[in-house]
Amino acid sequence: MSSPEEVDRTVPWFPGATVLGYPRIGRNRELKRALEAFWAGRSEPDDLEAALESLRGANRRRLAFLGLTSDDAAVPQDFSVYDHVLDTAVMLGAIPERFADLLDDRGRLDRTGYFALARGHGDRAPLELTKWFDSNYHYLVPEVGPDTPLRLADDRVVREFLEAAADGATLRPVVLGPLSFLLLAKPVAGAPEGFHPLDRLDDVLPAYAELLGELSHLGAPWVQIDEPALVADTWDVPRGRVLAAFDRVLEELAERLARPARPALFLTTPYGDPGDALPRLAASHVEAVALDLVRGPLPDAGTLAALAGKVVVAGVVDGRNVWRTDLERALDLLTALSDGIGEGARVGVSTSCSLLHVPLDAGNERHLAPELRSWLAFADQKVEEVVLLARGLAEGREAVEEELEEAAEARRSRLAHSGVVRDDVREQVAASAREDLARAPYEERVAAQGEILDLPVLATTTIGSFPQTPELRRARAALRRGELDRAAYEDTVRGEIARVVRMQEELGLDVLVHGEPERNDMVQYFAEQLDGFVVTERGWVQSYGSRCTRPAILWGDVVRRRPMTLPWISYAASLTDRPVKGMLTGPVTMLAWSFVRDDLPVGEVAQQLALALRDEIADLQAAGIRIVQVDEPALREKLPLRRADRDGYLAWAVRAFRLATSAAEPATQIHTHLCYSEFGEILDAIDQMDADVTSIEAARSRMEILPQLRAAGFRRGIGPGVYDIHSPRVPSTEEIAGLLTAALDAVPAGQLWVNPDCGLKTRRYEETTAALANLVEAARTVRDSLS
Ligand SMILES: Nc1nc2c(c(=O)[nH]1)N[C@@H](CNc1ccc(C(=O)N[C@@H](CCC(=O)N[C@@H](CCC(=O)N[C@@H](CCC(=O)O)C(=O)O)C(=O)O)C(=O)O)cc1)CN2
Ligand code: MET
Ligand SMILES: [Zn+2]
Repeated sequence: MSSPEEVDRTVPWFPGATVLGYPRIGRNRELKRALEAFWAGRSEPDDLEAALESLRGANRRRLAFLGLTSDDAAVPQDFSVYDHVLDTAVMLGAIPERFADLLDDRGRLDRTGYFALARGHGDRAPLELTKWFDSNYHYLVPEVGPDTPLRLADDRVVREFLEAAADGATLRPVVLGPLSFLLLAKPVAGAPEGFHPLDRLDDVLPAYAELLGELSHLGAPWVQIDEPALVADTWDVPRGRVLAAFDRVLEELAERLARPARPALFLTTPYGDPGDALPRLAASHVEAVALDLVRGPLPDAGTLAALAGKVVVAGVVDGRNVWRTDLERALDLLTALSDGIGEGARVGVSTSCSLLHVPLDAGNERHLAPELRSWLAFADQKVEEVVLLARGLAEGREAVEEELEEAAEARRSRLAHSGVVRDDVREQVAASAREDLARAPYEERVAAQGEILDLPVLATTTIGSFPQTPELRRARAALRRGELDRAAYEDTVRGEIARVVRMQEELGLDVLVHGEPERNDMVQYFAEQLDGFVVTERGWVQSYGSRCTRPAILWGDVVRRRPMTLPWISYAASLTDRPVKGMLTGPVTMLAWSFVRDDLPVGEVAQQLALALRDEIADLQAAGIRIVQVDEPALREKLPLRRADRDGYLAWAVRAFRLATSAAEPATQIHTHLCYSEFGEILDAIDQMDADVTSIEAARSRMEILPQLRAAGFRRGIGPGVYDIHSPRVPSTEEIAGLLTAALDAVPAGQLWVNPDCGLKTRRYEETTAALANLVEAARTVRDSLS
């Protein structure tokens, strides 16, 4: 500990403009290509490392080119090869016991070991993958127990700092803070009752202190510590304990360890409002604080005054959407912030969170209508906005007058566009608000459906998608490039549907699907066919590891132009006597996995989407399709991070589902599918959705949810997943039968469905057919044992 005389209380220079993080995938998805080539054995370890280093260099130079100064810590050092939470676990040496043999004699993991944690190794399961806050990014869940070794075990942060320094750049290392790391972790299997990873706080703090010491020694002026966990109040520990733990973090890392024994600290709380954590932060010894002013409010006068000694970095450019910033408003906010802090205020400008969640460059979108294109800001445009706002703040509004006017003009063009407000849509939504959305009583539906469908107990089905083969992707790419005409493409898709239907008949499944071969993505496919959306050509965003999506952009009122799925489903149904289940993506998931307009409450947008889906369901029903599934995998992910906001959200989310399915006759069976466990929080909402059958992810948690469902008195059909499709492993018949028997302890046979956890699109056919054969066999065995 430093003696008071030596402590440096001056705040070092902080750049006026920065971003909290930048996409890691590369402008041409270089990360995906490098990783997948390596995993497939098409490249050597050295090739992989060279590709990663070149990607880091390219990102750094790009940010400097866009105006972030590269010699004073304005550029964040936030690269990750697979996931930044995994990186933190590896940095702290929190390697689960089952991977212990992959550590070298110094207790370190090489690249193969790192990927083993991310993707599994032999029969060893990878870390669990789950959603990062309320986004579609997935992180790997660290496993921490009472005896997990915790220490500074890895020098990646130091190496990457030196790598950039050798190139003349001084970066700002970004680390996930100790509090968030432990709150995002889960207890190791077999941890004693009552143990929480947060119990290990005092064991991780020395590792962070050691890292800060090393970085200070190397001359890093600033380190960014992210504590997003502070904006949520839904952790399984009380808020009081979270705040007390935060006090410990501030005490140990900012106060007891003082400059120059550590770099200046920049503490961020992205994705919302840190609430009662902010006054503590203001009273602490950290030198800079980031505020998410997009989702959080301008702090009150007292808190602002308390922040006076620090650099306050204002997140006024939204890192979660793709709309150009209202620069006038942002400058007003910056001025209010600066005035509120008072004399000598030091205000920096930034994004509300990392730019991880947005695509790289709107300039890549050559096919977008120029007017629409002018409304957009992807990551690079957001960096430019931050730089511009910093100039406006430093030099006065006049200095950026021209740019403000241009941005205002783009906003005006957006508001005035004829697709933004469509009176017919608004009228339909208003009329639907007066509708009673209740379907016929469940008993009546069961009877009507039973007569038509004639299904056995423990009916078998799948969640919708079958493997997306390279041939299908190639055909779609060729169609896009104009090398394949639409008729030939549709022949390919029909061929695949016929193959998948035949395969399911041979496997002996009871309710068939068409396999979704025509879909590039379960959201994008629909967005391409609805007015109000545009899709991008190269707007890729990382979902997990090497997997990316191209979120669509919802800019106007939503109208279905024509049936979206009817021809494919009808074709599938024409090939078989068994029931074929129609397959749609629900309103909440359409919203959650797109970038959504910011000029209309999202709950209202959901009702517009629901009306479009209702028309599709009516068409399917009229064509004789007796079962329709409406997927809502994102229902849980979109749950607000604050408890107080949850009921309001669930009310419009449930209403949208009921509106979408309200055209279904009693005899039409409505299914829904949800993934990403932790259903406890939304059990009541699932009940209110009133689907006839709900399939959920359950294989990894071994049916944990079922007793809760029973306790809640859930009476309708339920399909707890019996096959973990996120792993290439093929479950045996005995294993599946075991899960079904366990399920029967909690659910009567008449209510139970048999299905995998989720769609099969990321699997290969070999695994799929073997696993489904076992699934059907297991259902038969258990069914026979019932009579
Ligand atoms: N939006 C969304 N979010 C979701 C899910 C989801 O299905 N959709 N599922 C959950 C898990 N997340 C996932 C996210 C992505 C992928 C995934 O497989 N992504 C693919 C891309 C899928 C896609 O858009 N495919 C397109 C385009 C594919 C492509 O890259 N084409 C090549 C050319 C084609 C070729 O020659 O192979 C190119 O553009 O360069 C298509 O099939 O048409 C990938 O990263 O590789 C899977 C799961 C949660 N969130
Ligand atoms: C992420 S949920 C996926 C549901 C979709 N119907 C599929 O089977 O792929
Ligand atoms: Zn799913």
